Amino acid sequence: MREFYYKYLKWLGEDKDNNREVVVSTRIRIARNLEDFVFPSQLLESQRKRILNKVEWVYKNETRFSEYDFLKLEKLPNIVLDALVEKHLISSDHLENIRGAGLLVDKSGKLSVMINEEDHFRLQVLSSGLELKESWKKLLSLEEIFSDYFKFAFDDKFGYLTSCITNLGCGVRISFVVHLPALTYSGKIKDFLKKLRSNKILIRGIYGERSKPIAGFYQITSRSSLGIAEEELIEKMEKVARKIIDEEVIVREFLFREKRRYVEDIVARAYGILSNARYLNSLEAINLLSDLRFGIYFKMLDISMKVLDLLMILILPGHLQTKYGRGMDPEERDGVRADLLRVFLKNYKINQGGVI
Ligand SMILES: Nc1ncnc2c1ncn2[C@@H]1O[C@H](COP(=O)(O)OP(=O)(O)OP(=O)(O)O)[C@@H](O)[C@H]1O
Repeated sequence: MREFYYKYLKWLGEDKDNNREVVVSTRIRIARNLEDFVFPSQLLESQRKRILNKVEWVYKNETRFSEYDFLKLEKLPNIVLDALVEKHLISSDHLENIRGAGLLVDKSGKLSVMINEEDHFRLQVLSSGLELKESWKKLLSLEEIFSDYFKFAFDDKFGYLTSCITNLGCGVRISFVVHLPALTYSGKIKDFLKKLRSNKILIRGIYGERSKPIAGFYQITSRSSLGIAEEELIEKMEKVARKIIDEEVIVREFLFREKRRYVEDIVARAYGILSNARYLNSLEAINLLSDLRFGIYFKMLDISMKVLDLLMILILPGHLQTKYGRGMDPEERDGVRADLLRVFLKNYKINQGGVI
């Protein structure tokens, strides 16, 4: 179980990744279904297992999957399942019926396929920062392998058939997790999100549908894939991301120029609590790490953005429990979370910041 602590997190990339100060991560996913089966929610357990076993067979026989792992969800302990949700590799919906559900994932966590979630296959690519074109190519190669073995349900009028109508057509959804502390602290966020939200864009929490935005982190998602070609969607979402980055950066620079003490106070308080607290729950820790992330942008702390983003996952409940290889009650988790962050911050000092 312990090996799952650090596993599948290499996709978090490098500090220099495109605009990662604002766009924490980019996800593109494709929904595909099999011609000969009804959608997963209507499948018998035996049919779900038939699909899963066929993917397992392909995994074992296909050299292009030599750098992948294949996991049957029902064989995994609950703690590991929680950690996989925290790693963004499976969704909470996927856990609602783990019998005959699976995950195919490359060792870096970048490319993966959820099997028998809402659709038979959900193929996804994750990248840190704003990264669409290269990711799209990688995702297409993964889809190509699948199409060598499976026949997808396709209709001339509606495109790829999916269990939810919003995914008909190309079946592609693009989403960004963005970090917007300046818009949030300046009070501009409500109006900004109102303008952004439209019939084309959805705003969700970091963990997708039904999760709530926290600590200035939002998931910005394309709404429907019907009637739009993949390349057009990529271009549109790239523009949306650029607009968000521009707006957030303008306000960050304004705050640092005009209200520097206010910014320093936010970051220094977060640092003070994180480097002294003995108990921290996940929500409080994420809020404080969000403030540190804000400070890293202003060079007030010499912590790598990549390491900060990694920490935001490693301190979550599923991860802490995989690290220790056992279940822990919330109080114990809050204690080890505080210890982990306190020890980590011992190596870093806060300074006045400077060059943006
Ligand atoms: N940009 C992103 N970076 C990292 N993880 C992401 C990103 N966008 C979405 N996710 C993850 O993908 C999972 C699915 O998210 P979400 O429910 O929004 O997606 P979906 O594929 O559109 O599903 P549905 O069609 O059911 O709405 C979530 O667990 C979330 O953690």
